[in-house]
Amino acid sequence: MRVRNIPGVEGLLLEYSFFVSNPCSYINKWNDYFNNDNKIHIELGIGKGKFITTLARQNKDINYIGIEKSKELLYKVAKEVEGKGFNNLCLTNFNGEIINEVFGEEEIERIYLNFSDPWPKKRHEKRRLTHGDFLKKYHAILKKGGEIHFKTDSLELFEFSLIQLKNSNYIIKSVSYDLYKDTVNNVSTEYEEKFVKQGKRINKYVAIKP
Ligand SMILES: C[S@@+](CC[C@H](N)C(=O)[O-])C[C@H]1O[C@@H](n2cnc3c(N)ncnc32)[C@H](O)[C@@H]1O
Repeated sequence: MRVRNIPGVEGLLLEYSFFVSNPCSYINKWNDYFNNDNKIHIELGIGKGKFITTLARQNKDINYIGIEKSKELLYKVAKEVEGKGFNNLCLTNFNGEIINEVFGEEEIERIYLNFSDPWPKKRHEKRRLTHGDFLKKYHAILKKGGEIHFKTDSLELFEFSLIQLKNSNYIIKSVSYDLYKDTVNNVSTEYEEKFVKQGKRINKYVAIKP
């Protein structure tokens, strides 16, 4: 997703109380951040944020952390979130590569990966957020029984991701090659809405850390 550079965006983000500028300092202390013992769900690559803000509105007893590597996109989401009175949502800016520096062992209950960049070239496959190297990182931060929920329109990425999953230490809970046929309860994302309008099928897996 291309977004125009916003001068001083870092400073603009700092104005928002729900923006966490120093995520590494909360490692093993995210429940203290939220001041409760509720489960923590994260989304890596929130884009324009519709998915995570919808879930945070629907599920007040779950803490949500929205992660996005683009400060510009995060600023757009922050403007939307401001004044909505969310106590269970924060936004933070880092590259998923360092996820193990931000979250401690077994700190997280669920990870959402929605329409992650497909990185179609073979030489870039390690950048795919569903690559085995990322799955290992997620494994460390997930609680036992914790889940990864992954959606994509890209069949190539989906099949690659399923192979990565089968070679990793997870149990596959569900697989759909046509989410809109198989499920009624689905919260959509901005990318998803675009792809569905184009008539594309949506793929989804749910994997469990045993
Ligand atoms: C294709 S967009 C999808 C956005 C949103 N999830 C949706 O479905 O509408 C992928 C998003 O993930 C973010 N992203 C990609 N790689 C990332 C990484 N390694 N760490 C954090 N965010 C990342 C991108 O900046 C972009 O906003």
